Amino acid sequence: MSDRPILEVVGLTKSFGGLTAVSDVSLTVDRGEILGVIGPNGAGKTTFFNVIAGSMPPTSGTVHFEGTDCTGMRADHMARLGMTRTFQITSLFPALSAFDNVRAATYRTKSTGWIGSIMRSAAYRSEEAAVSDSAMEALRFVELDKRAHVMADALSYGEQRRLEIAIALAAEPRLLLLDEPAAGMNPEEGQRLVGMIKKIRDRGVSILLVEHHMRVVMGVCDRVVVIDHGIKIAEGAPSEVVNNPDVIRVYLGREAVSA
Ligand SMILES: Nc1ncnc2c1ncn2[C@@H]1O[C@H](COP(=O)(O)OP(=O)(O)OP(=O)(O)O)[C@@H](O)[C@H]1O
Repeated sequence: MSDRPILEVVGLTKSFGGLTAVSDVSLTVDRGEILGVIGPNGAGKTTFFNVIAGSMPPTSGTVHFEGTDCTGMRADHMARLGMTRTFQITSLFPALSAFDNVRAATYRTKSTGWIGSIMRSAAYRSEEAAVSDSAMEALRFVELDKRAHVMADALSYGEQRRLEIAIALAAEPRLLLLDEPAAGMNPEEGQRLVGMIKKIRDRGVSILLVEHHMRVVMGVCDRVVVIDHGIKIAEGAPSEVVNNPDVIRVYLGREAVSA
């Protein structure tokens, strides 16, 4: 297997009219690594994440996944390549069960297409069985298998967030992009999430995590990139980053004060 980073972002810039939300940010995610991107409110984390994940095109810069240029590529195409994302705000179908939510999302990435589904061909039937298997496996992984047939809107908030991760995992990615997975979680749910993220990595999935919660980032990441006003101001191991004076000034100082 190649030593090349699984994700290479070079000189990423995103402007909205006169406002540059992300300015010339470069980073890499190594295979098997959990990389965190942090920054204070309005730093540009969500914009950075959305550009990488294919939700909006960059103004300039490139994104390569396993050496393939996927700059500006649609999220469903990226999923087929092996990179999937979660959403900060829930994107679930409320009136479908947890199981059907995972299945519905998986069809978008593993599909023989509409002709196969209309003809109910052998390929379609075996694909259906494979989709159901990977959906249940993903639910088991996030400890929701016993809640598989509960409607999404009847799940607790923490369970819904875990279901989002199951949806991304069911596509069997090699790189998982997590958008503020701990948002709105209580400390106990946050701890459970940390364990789950480590388990995902132990299965061989590399992870890019954009997160506001310092405890989650410090507890789970191998390396951290700090963004402020759209600019990368620091990068290193969590223990280095927490002692970086620029980081303390723009981010940790506020967190420490409010902790
Ligand atoms: N679609 C948009 N149009 C115009 N400005 C935008 C748009 N999206 C984001 N911005 C601006 O870009 C800057 C960065 O916003 P972004 O949401 O990426 O930051 P963030 O670090 O994710 O913040 P938070 O932690 O509060 O979610 C902000 O000034 C924001 O107002």
